[in-house]
Amino acid sequence: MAGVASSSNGGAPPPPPRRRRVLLFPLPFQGHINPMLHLGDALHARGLAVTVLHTRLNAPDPALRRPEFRFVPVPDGVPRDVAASGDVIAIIGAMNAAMEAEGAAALRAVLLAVLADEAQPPAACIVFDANLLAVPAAAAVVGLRTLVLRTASAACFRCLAAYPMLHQRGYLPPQESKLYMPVEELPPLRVKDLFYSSLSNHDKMRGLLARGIEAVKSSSGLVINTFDALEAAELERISAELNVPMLLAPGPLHKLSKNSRSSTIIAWLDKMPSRSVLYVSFGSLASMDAGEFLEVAWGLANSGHRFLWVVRPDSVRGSSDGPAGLPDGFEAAVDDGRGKVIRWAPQQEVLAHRAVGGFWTHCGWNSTLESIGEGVPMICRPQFADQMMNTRYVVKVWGVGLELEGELERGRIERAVRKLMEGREGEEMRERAVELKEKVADCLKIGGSSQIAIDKLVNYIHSA
Ligand SMILES: O=c1ccn([C@@H]2O[C@H](COP(=O)(O)OP(=O)(O)O[C@H]3O[C@H](CO)[C@@H](O)[C@H](O)[C@H]3O)[C@@H](O)[C@H]2O)c(=O)[nH]1
Repeated sequence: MAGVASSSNGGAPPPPPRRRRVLLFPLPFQGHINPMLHLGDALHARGLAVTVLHTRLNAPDPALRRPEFRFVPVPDGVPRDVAASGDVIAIIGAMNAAMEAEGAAALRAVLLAVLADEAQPPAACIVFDANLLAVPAAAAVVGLRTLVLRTASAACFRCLAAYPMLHQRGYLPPQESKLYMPVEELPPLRVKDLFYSSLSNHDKMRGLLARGIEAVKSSSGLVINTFDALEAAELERISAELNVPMLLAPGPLHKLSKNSRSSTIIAWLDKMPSRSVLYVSFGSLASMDAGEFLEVAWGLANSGHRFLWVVRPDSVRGSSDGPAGLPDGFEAAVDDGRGKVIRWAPQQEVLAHRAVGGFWTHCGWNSTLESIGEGVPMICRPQFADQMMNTRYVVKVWGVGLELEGELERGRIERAVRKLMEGREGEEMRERAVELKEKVADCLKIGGSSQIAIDKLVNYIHSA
C-alpha cells in the first residue's frame, strides 16, 4: 500500500529518477536548426536537460536561443569562401571533411568536455542531423548513444535511401523527355519530383547519402519530423524496407514547442480581415534572379490581394549586399496599405494568424508542415532538394495547394493568387487544409501519435 510499505530508507518515498541530459547537434541551416531546437523544447518540457552543439556557421540566432539550454561551440573548419558560396552540398562536404579529420579529434574533445561537465546532469545520448557524418564515430569513442533526426519528410528519406536504385534503373539523372514519367517504385512521385543534385555535385551527393543511410542504421533510432496521419504509408514502408532500429514520428515538431516570437508585423495583420492576406516566403536558402523578382512584385501587386512578402537580403541572386530594390511604381501600386515587404517574418506566428488565407511557398519541409499545422492552403513553387516532392504531396496527395509551374511571369502569378485566394478550388483546398490541421491537433493530444513518439524517445533516453 502506498505510504506504508517499509523500506531500507525508513519509509521515505523513493528518490525521483536521476535527471538526464540530451545533446543536440543540428546542421548549420535554419531549416535544420529550427526543428532540432523544437525537439529540444519538447524534451526539456519532459524534464530533460538540453545541450546544443553548434558550429561557427550554425550558431543559432540570438532570437532563437533558449536560456534554459546550454550552447556549446564545435569547430566546423569550413573555409570562408566555401561558407560564402551558398553551395549547400559543398558546405556540408567541407564541414564533414574537416570534422572527420584526425579521427574527428576536435569533435571528440568537445564531447569529452561536455560529458565531463559535472554541473550538468549526465548525458544519455546525442541526437544529430543526418548530414553530420563525423558524429557516429566520435560518439562511439566517447561511449555516447546516437539518434538521427531527419528534418525532411518520411517520403524524402525513402527517396534518398532509393538513390542508388533510381540511378541503376535510369530515373536519375533526370532526362528532359522523362520528367513526367511515374517512378513506379516510389508512388506518387514522378521523375521531376525526385531529390537530385546537379551533376557537378553528383558524386559528393551520392557519398553523403550512402553514409547518411549507414549512420541511421548504426544508430539507436531515427526521428523524422512528420506525423503518422500525414505519412502513414511512407513510415510503414521505411519500417518494412529499411533496417531502422527505432522509428519515431513526433512531428510537427514546431507544434511541440511553446516558443513564440512577437513582432510589429503581427500588429499589421491584426488590422486585416480574416483570411485576406497571402503570406509569401521562400525559406532561408532559395533565391531568384532579378527578372523573376520583378515578375513576383508585379504579380502580387496586380492580383489586387493583400500580401505579406519576405524578401531576405540574399533573396535575389547577385545582390547579397543589401535588400533587393522594389521596382519603380510598385509601392504606389500597393499604397492602399494592402502589401508589406519585410526582411524576415516570425513565420509560425504569421501562419497562425487569422488574417492569413494563403501561403506562397518554396515547399521546404518546415514551411509545408507549418502551413499544414495552421490549415493554410499553399501556392507551391519548389526550387531544389525535397521541395519538388513536397509539392507533389501537397498538390496530389493532400490536396491542400496548387503548383505554380513554368516561367515566373506576372500574369501567371496573378492567376495563381486569385485561384487560391478567391476561387472555389482555393476554398476546397482550404477546407482540406483545415481537416489536416485537425489531424495535427489530434496527434498532439495526450495519447496522440506524436506524444506517444515523444514518450518513447524520453523512455529511451532514461533507459541508459
Ligand atoms: O521569414 C522567414 C522565413 C523562414 N522562416 C523559418 O525558416 C524555416 C525555413 O525552413 P524550410 O521551410 O524547411 O525551408 P529552407 O530554409 O529552405 O530549408 C532547408 O531544409 C529543409 C528541411 O530539411 C528542406 O525541406 C528544404 O528543402 C531546405 O532548403 C521555417 O521554420 C520558417 O518558419 C522564418 O521564421 N521567417
